[in-house]
Amino acid sequence: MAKIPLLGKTLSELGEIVKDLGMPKFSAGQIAGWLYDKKVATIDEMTNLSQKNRERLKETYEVGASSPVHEMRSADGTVKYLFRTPEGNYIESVYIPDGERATLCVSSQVGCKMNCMFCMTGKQGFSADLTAAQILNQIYSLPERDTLTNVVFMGMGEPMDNLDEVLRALEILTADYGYKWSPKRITVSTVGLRKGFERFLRESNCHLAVSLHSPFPAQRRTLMPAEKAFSITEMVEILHRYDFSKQRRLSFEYIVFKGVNDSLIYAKELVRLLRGLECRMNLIRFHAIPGVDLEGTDMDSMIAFRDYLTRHGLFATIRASRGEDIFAACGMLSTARQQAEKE
Ligand SMILES: C[S@@+](CC[C@H](N)C(=O)[O-])C[C@H]1O[C@@H](n2cnc3c(N)ncnc32)[C@H](O)[C@@H]1O
Ligand code: SF4
Repeated sequence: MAKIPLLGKTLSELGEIVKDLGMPKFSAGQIAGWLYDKKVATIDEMTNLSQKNRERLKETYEVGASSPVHEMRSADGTVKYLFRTPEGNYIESVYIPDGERATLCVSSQVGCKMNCMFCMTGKQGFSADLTAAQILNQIYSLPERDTLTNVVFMGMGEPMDNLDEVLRALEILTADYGYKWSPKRITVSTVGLRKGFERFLRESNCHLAVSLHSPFPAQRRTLMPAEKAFSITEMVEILHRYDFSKQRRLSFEYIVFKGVNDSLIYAKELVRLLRGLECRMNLIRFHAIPGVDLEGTDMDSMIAFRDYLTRHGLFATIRASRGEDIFAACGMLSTARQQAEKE
């Protein structure tokens, strides 16, 4: 029978495990230390547990870490890793070094249910939720794990659609018994789901990025079907009730599509919609995907758009596009691998 991973277990869950196995209560903290501080690969390395207890633990559990099965390196230093889950699904993580910073973009699901028009993962459809173990493994088993400064949930999947597991991973990354990271190092990106949105705001202190892409609900619905169930106007109303002026940051993601959402009326409406919110706007270049009739706007228009927003009180930046030579648009590598296996 397949063993259960210890990776991804919170301290209280480890407490239950050691209790069930008749091990001393304090072993939960010891196991957490071996996992999240020393990052061991096997239970045998947990040498302050007695030999008997290690054997007992090994009957049912394993550390559960697994290295990436494939990687693609970009000329700009970006590396895209492909991990295989025990069920045989493929997920992507993208490592993005940038001067002093090194950011990992992690996946929260295999595929996605949200079906955004411009997204390769959306086209792939939904296959499975990732467990906290599989989310954390992307960080745990990353070859560059010791250089990581930031994590963004901007890989495959919609984090709010798998919130229990995402919150479990966030707890482990930020807890004293876990990675001890400041929540300021972590950003969760979402299209916004009614179920989950406020829970995330209440239960986590990590930064929030909202994928906006159009300030007009009718148009946003055509780009992002999730708008039908939970409108951006309602989301903005809710966001006004939370404080983003201190440690926690709120940002909006906006892919600038040529002739679709890049003219002055869009910029004006964005300023109106977000007035009074402490936030910033990230303008994103569109990574073209096969079979989709959308095009990214040119750089001059993007700069003009950015400058209008910033002049009118909405601080905006243009996100550098990384790894274009390695299919960095999310979902492309795993889709290619799945296709290859089918052929
Ligand atoms: C892949 S999503 C994952 C997180 C979450 N599901 C969301 O949509 O915010 C991360 C970001 O990538 C953006 N994105 C998706 N497809 C893209 C593409 N083809 N080009 C540029 N950005 C894209 C999304 O809009 C979102 O802001
Ligand atoms: S953009 Fe995000 S929510 Fe939309 S399909 Fe892609 S992963 Fe899912």
